Parts: sequence; C-alpha cells; structure tokens
Amino acid sequence: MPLTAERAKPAVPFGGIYRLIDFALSNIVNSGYLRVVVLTQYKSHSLDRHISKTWDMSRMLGNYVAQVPAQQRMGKNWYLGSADAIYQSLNLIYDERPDIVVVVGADNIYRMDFSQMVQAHIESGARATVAGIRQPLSLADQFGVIEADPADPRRIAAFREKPSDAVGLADSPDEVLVSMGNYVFDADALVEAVRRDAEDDSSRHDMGGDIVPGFVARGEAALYDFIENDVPGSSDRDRDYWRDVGNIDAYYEANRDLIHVVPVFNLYNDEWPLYTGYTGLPPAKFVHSSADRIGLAVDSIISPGVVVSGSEVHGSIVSPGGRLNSWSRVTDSVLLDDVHVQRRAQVNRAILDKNVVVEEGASVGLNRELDLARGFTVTPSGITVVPKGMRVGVDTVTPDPRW
Ligand SMILES: Nc1ncnc2c1ncn2[C@@H]1O[C@H](COP(=O)(O)OP(=O)(O)O[C@H]2O[C@H](CO)[C@@H](O)[C@H](O)[C@H]2O)[C@@H](O)[C@H]1O
Repeated sequence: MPLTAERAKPAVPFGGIYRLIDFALSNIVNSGYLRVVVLTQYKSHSLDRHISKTWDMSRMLGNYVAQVPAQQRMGKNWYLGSADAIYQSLNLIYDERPDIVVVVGADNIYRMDFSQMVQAHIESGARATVAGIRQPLSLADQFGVIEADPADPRRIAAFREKPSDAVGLADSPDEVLVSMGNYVFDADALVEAVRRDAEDDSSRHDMGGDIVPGFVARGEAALYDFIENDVPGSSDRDRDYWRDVGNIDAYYEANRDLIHVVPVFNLYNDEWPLYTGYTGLPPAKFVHSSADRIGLAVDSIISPGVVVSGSEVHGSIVSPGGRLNSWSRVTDSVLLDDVHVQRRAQVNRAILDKNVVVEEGASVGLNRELDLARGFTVTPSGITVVPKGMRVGVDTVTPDPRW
C-alpha cells in the first residue's frame, strides 16, 4: 500500500515501462511455453487491460496468454486462495490436456529459464518440483522455507510456509532455502491435489501453505535450486538475481537495482528479452543548458514521452509521460506514469504514483515529519509514497479532481 490500493500487485508499474507481471510472462514465453493463463481476481482491471493490450500472441499456432477472472464456476466463492484459483480453473487443464503444468507467481523480478526446471522435474521422477533460492534467515517468515533431504539434496524433506522459528542452513547459518513460488507439476498430480484440497474445510487453499506441504508429506516433491538455472546473456552481476517486491522498500530497492553503471539487474540482455506494452509515445527529450538551468539525467532511467526541461534527475526512474520543469530536482526516486514535477519543486527518496503533481516550489521526501503529517506513507527506511492522482502543493495536498 498505497501502490496496490487500486490495482492488483502484478499490475504495479516497474522499471519505467514494465508492469511486475511482465517479468514472469517474459520468462515463460522465453522458455518456449506459449499457452499461458493468468488467474486474476483482486482489482484486476489494469492487469486485464495490460495483458490484453500487450500479451497478444498469434493464435494461429494455438498460442495464447489469456486472463481468467474468477467465474464462480464451482459455487458462489471468488478464489479463496491460490490453490482454489487453480481448482476453479481446472476446466482449462481438461481442455488443454497437458502432461506438465508450470505454476508461477506474478510479482517477482528475475530471469529464469523454466524449461531447465521442467527438464530437472522429469529427470527427478517427482510429482511436484519447487524452485528454491537462498535468502537471509531474517526474511524466513515471509517465505515458504524448504529443508532439503540430507541424503538426497534434490528431494524436499520438509516445507513450512512462513515459519517464525526457521533455522539457518548448516553451511550458512544466516541463510535459509526458500520457495520462489514457482512450481512444476505432473498435471494429473496437480489436478488430484487441488481437488482433494477443495474438499478439505480446514485448508486455506493456498499453494505454499497447503498444496506443496501435501506433496512433501507424500514424499513426492523435488527441489530445483535456482543457482543451477543458466539464463542466456546473464552478466556475472545479475546471474541468480531474484527479488520478491512484497513491500515498498523492496520495490524501491529493486527499481534502483536497474540503474547502476553495471546494473544489479540488467534490463539490457537481448538474449532473454523482457517484453512489455508499446506505448506509442514519442522519445524522451532533454532541454535547456544555461548555467543555472540545465535539463539532465544521470544514473537514471528515463522512459518514452518524458520531457526533462531544465530539471536535474539523479538516481531515479521516470516512467512514461513525465514532465519535469525548470529548476526542479528529482533525486533517488521512482516516478510512475504521467507525473508532473513543476518549477522549483524537489523530490527526494520518494515514490510518486501515477498522475501525481508536485506543484511549483513544493517538495516531497525532504522532511519526514511533514510527509507523515500530510498523510503520506513513509517506510521504515524513509521512502515517502504519494498516492495516485494527488496534487502536492507547498502547504496543501488535494486529490486531483480529474482522476
Ligand atoms: N486468490 C488468488 N487468486 C489468484 N492469484 C492469487 C490469489 N492469491 C494469491 N495469488 C497469486 O499467487 C502468487 C503468490 O502469492 P501469495 O500471496 O499466495 O503468496 P506469497 O507471495 O505470500 O508466498 C508465495 O510466494 C513466496 C515467494 O514469493 C513463497 O516463498 C511462498 O511459499 C508462496 O506461498 C502471487 O502472484 C499472487 O498474486
């Protein structure tokens, strides 16, 4: 919050021109899997619009990315959880009759070749395979924590969803092995598991909380270590990069991982392209170069349709349609679509959601107490978030009546 107040998390803009879901979908299609369904529910309008505008693959060969909202086919419920979303959509599996189903979350930033994971799944003989990555022990309560079988590290001996008492790994006590929320299933085993789960009133109907632990208990679950995944064109720095952007600080840091000279996550790998919607906007433009009034951007991403007019931008991500006026300054910030920073305004360590206007002479992110008093979210690490469509004046904050 507040970035997900009016949109599903996978529809949150990221890295200037992308939405979070573009990373999962790009990985899937680059892996060669071209029959994809996206199960949507919560405030999914902007997600649906993005998928239908962007992910329109040729149907001639039977390929598709189709969004499937909760349809109440099985009863009066919306999706009760991620496992119930699959249960309610089983007709798609019956129609397509695949041998294997790849299930992935839609809100992480990474590159991954799922075909390598599917190959490992087939070779292991397991019925379910879970992708795992090492993360700090301090984050264990945000993830599914995996214990590999000491006798056979490719088998999962135990799996606990978001435990508060996880123990570090023997060879690295400050780390745990966690689930990336990406799974490969034998299709018949997945169908059976979600059907059984639907009849269990004590279940939360969650993939990580219920389905995966069931496979583990039956001795049918394998581990796929993400470190084995070899994505074409990866740099030494961004190999094995994976970020869960489940809170504002993580989202902010992941955006900033894009802008270093040698980026922590490299958008410019054309061997594993990241696809997104074509905006049809004109190129970014930079104007003014007199002594006190210069239009420039460094260590930054500037998207199409942006005009940097006598404004200085440092360490920031500016999304399509931004307008940055003279003598303004934007530092270490993430500006979503169509933000307007007017003359002499200042923005520092802030996330400005779509259509925010920072009026002439106003500032955001320079004074924590002022930002809190104005009702903005300020994260533990001091990032100020201004919600969609707000007009921030020197002394006032008002919702823009146009939005
Ligand atoms: N009702 C519903 N209908 C449709 N889609 C839904 C849904 N509920 C959730 N989703 C989607 O399912 C994916 C997983 O999200 P969840 O909120 O279920 O789990 P979380 O991300 O906390 O943990 C999961 O992902 C982390 C890694 O990020 C793992 O460690 C952990 O084990 C795993 O449960 C997301 O893409 C989400 O949008």
